[in-house]
Amino acid sequence: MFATIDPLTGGLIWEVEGQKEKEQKEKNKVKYVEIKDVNIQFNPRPSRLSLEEKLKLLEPIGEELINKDELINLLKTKTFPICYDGFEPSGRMHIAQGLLRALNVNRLVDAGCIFIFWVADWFALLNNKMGGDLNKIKNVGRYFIEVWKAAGMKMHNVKFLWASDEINKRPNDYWLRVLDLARKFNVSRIKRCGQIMGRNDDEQDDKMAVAQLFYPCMQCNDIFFLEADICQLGMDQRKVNMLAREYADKASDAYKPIIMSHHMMMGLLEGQVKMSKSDLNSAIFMEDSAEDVKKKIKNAYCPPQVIKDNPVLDYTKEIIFGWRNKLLIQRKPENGGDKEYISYAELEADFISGALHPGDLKPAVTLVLNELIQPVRDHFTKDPEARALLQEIRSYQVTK
Ligand SMILES: N[C@@H](Cc1ccc(O)cc1)C(=O)O
Repeated sequence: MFATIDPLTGGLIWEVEGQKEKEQKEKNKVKYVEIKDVNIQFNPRPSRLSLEEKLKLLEPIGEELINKDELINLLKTKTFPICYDGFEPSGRMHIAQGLLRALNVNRLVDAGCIFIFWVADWFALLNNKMGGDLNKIKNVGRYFIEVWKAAGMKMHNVKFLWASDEINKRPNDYWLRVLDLARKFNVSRIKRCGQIMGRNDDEQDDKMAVAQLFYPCMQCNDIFFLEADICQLGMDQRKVNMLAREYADKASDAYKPIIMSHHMMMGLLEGQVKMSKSDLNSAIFMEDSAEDVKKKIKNAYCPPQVIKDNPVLDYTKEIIFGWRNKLLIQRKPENGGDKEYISYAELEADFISGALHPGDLKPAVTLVLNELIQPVRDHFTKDPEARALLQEIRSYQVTK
């Protein structure tokens, strides 16, 4: 028998807890796994590149850039421009978030930027992730950081800030502007940001939680709170970044951030416009085995000579030629023999003409993807802390 305090009356409530319930409770307890603070590696280095070289390096990141003149001006005037991206820690990490994110961070770091990762733990809570369990959310956040570290992200210019910590350190700075944002925009404008939380804009009011109105106001405020010069988030987050620029027209103490939105990588199967954690068939995960990757690429949509909406070409362009400057296609002599491509354009031209067949491209892509993921697999096998963390988050059995 045990007692808890009734929050309403303050009286004691007596309950009987059986052995089974006790065991279940013990099982559900979220473990805190000790991990070294990754921010100790933070030791910013300026870039030695010229303005032209920096622009060339950054060009492939932005599917949309608002705008180029402002970016040029920033790179000319600031040694360490501040870029930011935020993420809700939940579920598993796919290669778009793992490999493409790391690649783009490295490009920005090489151009002298400081990259702030906003670990959006409170946002995940607002958005009902991980059953609303903040401890689980935090562990998933720590897992994501471990993945990026192992994937080769250049941590010397990268800082991880936890929303829950930073907001509590400077609550006035944070909340006053959130309130101001809430005063300056109407409900329909905020509702138009639904996509940033993975929601439809046309959700009915009685189906919508008030949290869905809080969230965009908070995310918009993050930009100013972190003093970000560049919002370097995915295309799916562009609406709230545009809101920040609109806000700058309304508030005298706000500036217009530069928006550099990266491409959303396609899902594996036909018609999947974006790789999504909630659609397990659409994604290659950073914890997939070499065999899984092989199977997934083998089954991926990749009709001969068709480049439109072809995910295998998308990965080749964005990831393979991003991380490597060449790709070797190994073929039997009767199929044309081996060929090494040193640019994506050259490979695409051969694919269109039919000189390069999907059956030969797929194994080459599989090989490189597996090479890129292998250090992550090794880290989670060899490092005891990382291994314990992975075991812990696997116990949540999350699919989303
Ligand atoms: N909305 C982002 C997470 C995020 C939260 C707050 C931010 O300031 C930025 C990004 C997502 O869905 O992943």
